[in-house]
Amino acid sequence: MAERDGSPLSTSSMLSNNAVQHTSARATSSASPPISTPPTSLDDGASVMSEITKLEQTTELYEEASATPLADAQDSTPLPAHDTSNSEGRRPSRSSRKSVITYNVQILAGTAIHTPTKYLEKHHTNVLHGSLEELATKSNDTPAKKRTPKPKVNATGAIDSAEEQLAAETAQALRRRTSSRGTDLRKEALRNLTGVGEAVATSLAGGKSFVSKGLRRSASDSHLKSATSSASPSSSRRPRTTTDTADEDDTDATSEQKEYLKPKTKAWLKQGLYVGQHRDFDARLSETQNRAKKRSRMKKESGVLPLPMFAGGRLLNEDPRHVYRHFKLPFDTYNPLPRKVKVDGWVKLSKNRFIGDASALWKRDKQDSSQCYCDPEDGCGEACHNRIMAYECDSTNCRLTPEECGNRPFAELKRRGKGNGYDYGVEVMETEGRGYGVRAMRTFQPHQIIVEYAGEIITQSECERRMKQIYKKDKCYYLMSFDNKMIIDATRGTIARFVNHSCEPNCEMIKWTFGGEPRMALFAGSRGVMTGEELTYDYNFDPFSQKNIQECRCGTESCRGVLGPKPKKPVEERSIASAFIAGTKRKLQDFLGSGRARSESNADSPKKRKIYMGNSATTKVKNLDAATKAAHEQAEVDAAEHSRQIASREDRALKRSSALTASKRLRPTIMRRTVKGSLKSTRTTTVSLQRKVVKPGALKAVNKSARMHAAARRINSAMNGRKGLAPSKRPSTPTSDSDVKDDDSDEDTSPNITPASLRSASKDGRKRVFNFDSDSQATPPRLNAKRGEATRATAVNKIRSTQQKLASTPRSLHDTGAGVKKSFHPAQSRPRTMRGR
Ligand SMILES: C[S@@+](CC[C@H](N)C(=O)[O-])C[C@H]1O[C@@H](n2cnc3c(N)ncnc32)[C@H](O)[C@@H]1O
Repeated sequence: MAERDGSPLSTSSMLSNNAVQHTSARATSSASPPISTPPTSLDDGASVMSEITKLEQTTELYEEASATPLADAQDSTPLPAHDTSNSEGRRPSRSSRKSVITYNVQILAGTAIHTPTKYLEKHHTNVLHGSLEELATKSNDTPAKKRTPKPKVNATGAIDSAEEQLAAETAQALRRRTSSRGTDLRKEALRNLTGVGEAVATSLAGGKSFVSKGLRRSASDSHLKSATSSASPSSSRRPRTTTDTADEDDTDATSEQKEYLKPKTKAWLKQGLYVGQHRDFDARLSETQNRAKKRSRMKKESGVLPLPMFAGGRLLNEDPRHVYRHFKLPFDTYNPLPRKVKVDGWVKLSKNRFIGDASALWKRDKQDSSQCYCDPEDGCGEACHNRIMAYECDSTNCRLTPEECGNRPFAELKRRGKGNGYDYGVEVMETEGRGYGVRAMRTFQPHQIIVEYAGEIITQSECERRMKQIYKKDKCYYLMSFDNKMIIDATRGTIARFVNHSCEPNCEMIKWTFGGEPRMALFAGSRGVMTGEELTYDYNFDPFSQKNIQECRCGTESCRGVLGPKPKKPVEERSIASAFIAGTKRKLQDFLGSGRARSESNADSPKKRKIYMGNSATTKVKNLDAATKAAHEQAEVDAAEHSRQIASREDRALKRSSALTASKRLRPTIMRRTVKGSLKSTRTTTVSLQRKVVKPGALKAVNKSARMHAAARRINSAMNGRKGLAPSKRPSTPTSDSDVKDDDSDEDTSPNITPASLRSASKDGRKRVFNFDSDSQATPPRLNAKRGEATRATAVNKIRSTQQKLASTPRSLHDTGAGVKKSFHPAQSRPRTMRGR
């Protein structure tokens, strides 16, 4: 019925889909080359044909259909013209069936299953741009691949892009196909064709924006196409046209898509399955929890080197049982990376700067110099004269080369300052309750220089002004006593200003002379300094007034509780002169009959009391006598010890109140024995001398004063009628009634003293060993009143002259090492300053 239409196209349009397909399939199968497998369905038939073959067939069929007369078509069964077997009533051969006028819409539309995209593109181009005849011809002539691009007008560019879009969409549709894809695909292809046709029409109507959109869309649809026009396949196929210029306007928009277009690669593909997980990733926790854990740990970890605990939290003990033990570092480690602490308001100075009148008032002591004669072997070590005098060696005062000489601390400091932070070796830190502090970033040998204390050198009046006006409300002071009655104010100064006080310090602040100029510097103490230790020295702080006293928070065992002056050194550490004086004093006490020596000897070896055995009355009386005697002795010893303690307490109080002065005072509590065994006190004049010798020659002065002192005591004791002179030297006992008793003595206690006896006493008194046992003295000494008066007057005169001499002894004896010249000012004259050594 359909074949009766004259037009092949109308004929074909009247064919039902199935019929067309079926016919096509038969035709196809008859024309297919031997390599093809027999089709089991329409789709399969299509699948086995190569695209070129299909197109050839289509063209052939189309031509045949056009050429077939209508008469032939009137038969219900088409009779192929060239098939002779038909006349014999047999079933027409396959080749005869081939003459059926039909074509495959799928193939024409390029939506045939498994058709490669490249052919589809070509096919669509043909469909869009010409009739089916042209399509068939072109398809036969040239493969799409080899076609050379032709320059086209703008509209052609738009069509191109539309074609590309269509191709991509069709390919996508093909990929999405299901088992019922035949029908769906066809519908889709037809829809696409219609859609594209409309799109082209719209674009031709003048939509430049559409072209751009189309280009963009086509670019975004395919990852294979580059976003840039130069890289796009369409542009590579054709030369640049005016459309391209227009396209460049949209470069921005395209570049925006670059990011989007970039193919995303999964990090784990490159970096492994556990990428992004830190070493302690806990699989039981969520990602977020793990991240939070990591963050908290990162704060604590130091970033220098991974500590060995990461290599193994626990270690095997070396013992055979293989007991695990926790890893422990053998010593404290310190992270020496500099951690910069920023201090507000600190103006850094690297050397001293004179302020105001200080420069004019500064006097340089020309005499002040030192020279050493060390050998290269000694290397200016401990015995170097310059070192002892706290002078820096240089070419003028030392004959060694800088390499040989070991006494050039400031030169070393200068060298270290040019190096890195670790050479310099100190950094500011924050402390608890003491503000900033300084800690070591390296080790320092004992007595090695650490840092100079430099700042503004000001006069005392300027210091007072600053205290009243500028530092009135401050809690931290950076004032240090210096040379020439000047003060270093390190409010602007070196890092040494941050060094805190400690009652058990590890450093010392020492004045050193460098190139003839005094300098203050912090030196390591005798223990040296370890890396990470906080640097401290004893401020020997002078708070100036009670209200300025600050609490000390050094936290050491021997903390004094306040920032105050250094305590006096204990007796063992006193100078030779102090020891000498103490020794003399002790001897004097012995000489005077103090119970100390005795009590000590008694305490060490108590006298054993003899006990008589037996029950007789005589034995009991004897034992009672012995017990009474022992009790007496014990009472004596106790009383003497008590009085000694009181005396020494008074002595200390006196020393405190009148330091460095010789003073006379009465000691009412030195006990002596009466003949009868009762205890009596005598007033003894003693001279208290508290002195620490510093200067050469001072010792001589002290010796002299001590000798005078001893003489005075001997006279005094002789005057007071001390018993103890040997019987051979003892003066004869006066018998006159006119004898006058001494003020200080009781009736029996004063010895008779003659000038001769005095002389001999003063000469020999020191050597004597006195026996204080009352029983050994048969006759109590008595004092001749007149002679006693005269003798006393003489003795008093002597004592007075001795005191005057002592008072005139030089006072410049400070608590510094003997022989080392130190000249710090008296603390009382300055407000709240720290003092060096
Ligand atoms: C020379 S500054 C030391 C640096 C000071 N910590 C700072 O933050 O600038 C002296 C001041 O530090 C404080 N200081 C130093 N050592 C101290 C200690 N052991 N106890 C309490 N305060 C101390 C006192 O306030 C003192 O006046």
